[in-house]
Amino acid sequence: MSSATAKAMALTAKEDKNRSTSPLKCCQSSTSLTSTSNDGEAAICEAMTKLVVSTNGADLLETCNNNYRFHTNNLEEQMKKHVFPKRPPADLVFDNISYTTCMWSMTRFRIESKEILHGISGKFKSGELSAIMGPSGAGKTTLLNVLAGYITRGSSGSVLVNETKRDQSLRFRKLTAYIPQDEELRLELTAMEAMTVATNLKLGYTVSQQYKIDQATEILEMLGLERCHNTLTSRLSGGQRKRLAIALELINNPPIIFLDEPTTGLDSLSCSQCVSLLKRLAQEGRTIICTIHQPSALVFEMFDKLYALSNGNCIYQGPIEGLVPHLSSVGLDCPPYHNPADFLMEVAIGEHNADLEKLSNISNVYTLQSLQMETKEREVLANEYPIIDDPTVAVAADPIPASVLMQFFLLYKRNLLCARRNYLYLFNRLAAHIFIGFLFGYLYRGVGKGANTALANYVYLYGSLLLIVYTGKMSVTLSFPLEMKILNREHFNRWFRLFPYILSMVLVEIPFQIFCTWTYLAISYWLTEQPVDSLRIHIFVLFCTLSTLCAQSWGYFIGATTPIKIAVFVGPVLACLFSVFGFCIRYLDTPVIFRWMFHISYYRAGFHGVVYSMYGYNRTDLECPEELLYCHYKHPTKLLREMGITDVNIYSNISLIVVISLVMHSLTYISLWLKLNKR
Ligand SMILES: Nc1ncnc2c1ncn2[C@@H]1O[C@H](COP(=O)(O)OP(=O)(O)OP(=O)(O)O)[C@@H](O)[C@H]1O
Repeated sequence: MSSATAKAMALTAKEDKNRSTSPLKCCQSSTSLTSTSNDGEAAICEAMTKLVVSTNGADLLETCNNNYRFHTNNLEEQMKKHVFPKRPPADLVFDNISYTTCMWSMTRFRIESKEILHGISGKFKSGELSAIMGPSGAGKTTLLNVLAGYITRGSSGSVLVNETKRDQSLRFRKLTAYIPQDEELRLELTAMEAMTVATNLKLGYTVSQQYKIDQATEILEMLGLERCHNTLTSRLSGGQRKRLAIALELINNPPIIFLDEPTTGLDSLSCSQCVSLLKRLAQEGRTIICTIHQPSALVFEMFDKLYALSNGNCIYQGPIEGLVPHLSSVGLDCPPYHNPADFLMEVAIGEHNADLEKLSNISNVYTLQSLQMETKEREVLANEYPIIDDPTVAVAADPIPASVLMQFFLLYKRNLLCARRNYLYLFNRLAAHIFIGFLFGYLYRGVGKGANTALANYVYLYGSLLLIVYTGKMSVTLSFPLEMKILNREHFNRWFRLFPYILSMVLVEIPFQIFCTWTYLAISYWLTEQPVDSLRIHIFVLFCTLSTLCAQSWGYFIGATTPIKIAVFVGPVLACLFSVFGFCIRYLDTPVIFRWMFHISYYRAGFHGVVYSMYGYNRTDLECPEELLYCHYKHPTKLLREMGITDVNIYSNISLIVVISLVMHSLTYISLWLKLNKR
């Protein structure tokens, strides 16, 4: 064990002993409450019972108390069963943190900057459950994001982890887990499946499968989700989903956990359960920091430390039990039977004639003094208790995650499972291809063989290619916008690298799109009576398949780079635009300044390949009905000549489509990488 670790542990132990009085003095008038949270709870319940008894609500409240105690005790018992390997404690100190955003002002037509956090400092210690509180818009989420490293652009100041400056390196990211407010989870997986994938990804294959199963089972049990193993995430309640989101991040046992509003949307019981779970995790030596909105007095008391914000300034930081006396010392007395958390909110928005500037200045002085005191205390401790490495204290090493190849297999399996559970979507896609195959086949029936229907066949070929280009592109355009929140969380919490993620996604989608395309082609090709010639069929299918996959690569790129509202129309607009060149307009008729589009249009390359496969390669004369005296396109080369498709180089067309597909996939990767890494 390193000396810094041992010092930090010694300091934490000392601080634990000093944990003090209940924050709810104001609720109790002059009655003083004892120090621990359980005693505090008992006292609150007692006080509330007295209050409600006087209004004839005793029975109701007693039942409520018993329910609450039953559930929280149950949860605590479950948690006590599971003990994580000990990780070194990690204290977080931040100094002079400012955050400024730049936005385009629609009214002033210029970029305007806005400072959201104004040089705030503080400390969050291991073993403590800390709350960042403040009114809406005070900057809670922003502070949490800056501390977690979730946003870095626009922020200044320093964040130290165990006295070492935190950067974006993996070394520091390994210490933290971040759970955003909208705990986006994969709804198609059951709780246990989600845990299994996360366990395999995070713990890799250096530990036994049995260990991972035990770990996943125990964490679920610890979080009160043992009955939800086989429940689909989509069917979990809000509170259960929050707990599952926490469970997923507990697998690699990070010493610092950031949670953005973990109690939002929960009823009071789930809220208490969630906070008591966090408390217990903190008591095991972790640093738990969460933003929270107006907690009940009961929940508020469970926190160890409070960091209160108002308009991006800190107005109080310190133990929860110190809040009321502190406010009282500046003339802000919390009324009897008033929730101190509510009182703090009122103060933070300037009610009770609160002087926020004064509070902020006092807090700054306090922060400075407490940091100085701690440095001294640390020095004294180091002299009093010389640091000796204790071999009996096992400090768990960082788990070794799955290799990139294994990440790919695990993600591929997960995507396949999700796709299988989403069978209605897949069925609809396939059904649409079958339906349109029959519709087009019926509308253009028999056009493939006749000389008099060559133009109709030309339109059928164009329409078919346009259809599979559209379906290929649009089926994936929304995949990233809808996935982005989950991807952000999982990637930020180091579940996997980006490359295996994208590869697994693309390789699940490609076979299905090919299957849909071939189904459509088989039906419509047969009904339109195209030539039954193996070479032609192979080239025709090859160009159609390459075109739909190239469109898919465009779809991924558009989805990864544009907001959802723009993505849904950019895809079709681009498909239409590129389809014009080669079908509606010939190369020679195209204005010179637009001819480059001819060369880069994968649609043009695909379409020319498809038409050539039908009418090129020395196809014999087309059938001309006896009743007609003249068939203009009896010789297939005539159609090719008139459409400007005579000198088609199949290989260069194939190369163009393949190169464009690879370029678009690479651009998708780069843009996603930038989004995920340059925050
Ligand atoms: N990227 C951004 N661009 C512009 N303004 C921003 C941006 N991010 C945050 N803000 C502004 O900063 C302020 C603080 O936002 P933040 O989300 O941190 O508040 P909060 O205290 O978490 O609020 P809530 O409790 O309502 O979630 C808000 O006024 C918000 O509009």
